Amino acid sequence: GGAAEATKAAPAKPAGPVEITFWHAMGGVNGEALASMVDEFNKQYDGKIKVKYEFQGSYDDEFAKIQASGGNYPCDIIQVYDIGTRYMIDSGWILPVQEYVAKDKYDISQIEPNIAAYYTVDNTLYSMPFNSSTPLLYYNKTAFEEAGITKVPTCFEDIYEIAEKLKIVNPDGSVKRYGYGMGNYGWFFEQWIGKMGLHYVNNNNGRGKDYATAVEFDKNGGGLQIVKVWDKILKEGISPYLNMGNDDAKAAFISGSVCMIPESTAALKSLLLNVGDKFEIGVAYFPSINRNDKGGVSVGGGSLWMMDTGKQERKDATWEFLKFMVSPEMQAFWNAKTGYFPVTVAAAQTATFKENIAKYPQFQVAIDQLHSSAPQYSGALLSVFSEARQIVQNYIARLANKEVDAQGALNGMAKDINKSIETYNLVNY
Ligand SMILES: O=P(O)(O)OC[C@H](O)CO
Repeated sequence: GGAAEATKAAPAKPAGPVEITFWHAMGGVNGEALASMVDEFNKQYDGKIKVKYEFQGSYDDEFAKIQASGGNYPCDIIQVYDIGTRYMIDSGWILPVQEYVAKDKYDISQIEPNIAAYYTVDNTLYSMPFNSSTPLLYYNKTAFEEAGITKVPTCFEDIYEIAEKLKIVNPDGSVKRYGYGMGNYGWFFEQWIGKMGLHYVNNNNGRGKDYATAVEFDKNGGGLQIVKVWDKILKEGISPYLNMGNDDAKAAFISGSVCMIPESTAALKSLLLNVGDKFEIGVAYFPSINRNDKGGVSVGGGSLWMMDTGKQERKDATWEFLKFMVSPEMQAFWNAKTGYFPVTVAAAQTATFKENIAKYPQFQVAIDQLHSSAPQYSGALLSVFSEARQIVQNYIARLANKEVDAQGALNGMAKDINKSIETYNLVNY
């Protein structure tokens, strides 16, 4: 009969679609946008590939899980934050996407050069850029206008001056509204080093011939200046309380009790949605520590890594998925729904992008800032970067608690991070 014959004649195909698992760390609005992109992929590849996405919590949580997996491949694709790059390369668990770029003759010039530069090590593109960000300064434009402030701050001197004008103190001395607020977030520390044109670690910021063996921010003067700014903000009551988390700072901004916050481009859409018409959101470049700092911001956010599972079919399917996620249409959608850059240059030509930017010019500021930052500020590579960020935050917290002074905090950071680099290098290199 026909059916039996057809079965016999059919090539040895798998029974169903190739299933691959995608670990990600996007919550809230950004998580919803990501989910709908994956759903769209699954629809287009119906019967051929099925991507199962699994939210793993924060970047830190997710990263700790993949570290703990010890190469057991719990997923085919993993989204990892910027600072996990060196670790992922060292792990031996991943396949550089460069292999597929070459095999598929994929035109890499489609990716924003600054963004590709971050994930390119030894002329090899290791992961697929996907959710790229930089830090910005968000401000309450309505409050600025009401206070007659027309200047947009570009450095901390400006911030101090403007914050003072925006601060409202109740008759009992308590503060009703702060001009500025800042979460204890090590990412900002990293970014300010770059903004000063300095390096976080030695050996060309970990991008030289040799691996980083120590931090450099304690020797180049950059770290101390940053810690001193943090210290001043605390001592002079410029920010509500120093040891608040980044999410607390965002909540305070949304409520109107803080008028300016540094935060990622990744928060743009969710801030716009949360603030609604309570006030107008202004967006400016990430402020520099000193007025004349001549550096740039570096690419933050995350990228997508292909795990080297040894399963050819699943790796091929992963590559199809990666290409889809960075296609111009998908990146325009992703940008408009989140605030992350479109990592693909051609996304700017899509109607989705053009309509969004016409409606919300704030999205353009982030893109301009990225373009005005040279790839040389593409940020440090450090195996223990995740731990290093935590150490920086620990000492900022201790500074807030007055357990250490600025110099003490800086010395502590450098000492603890150097120790952890040393231990890692001994074991791994
Ligand atoms: O909040 P994101 O995604 O912009 O990421 C910020 C930092 O780069 C994470 O390390």
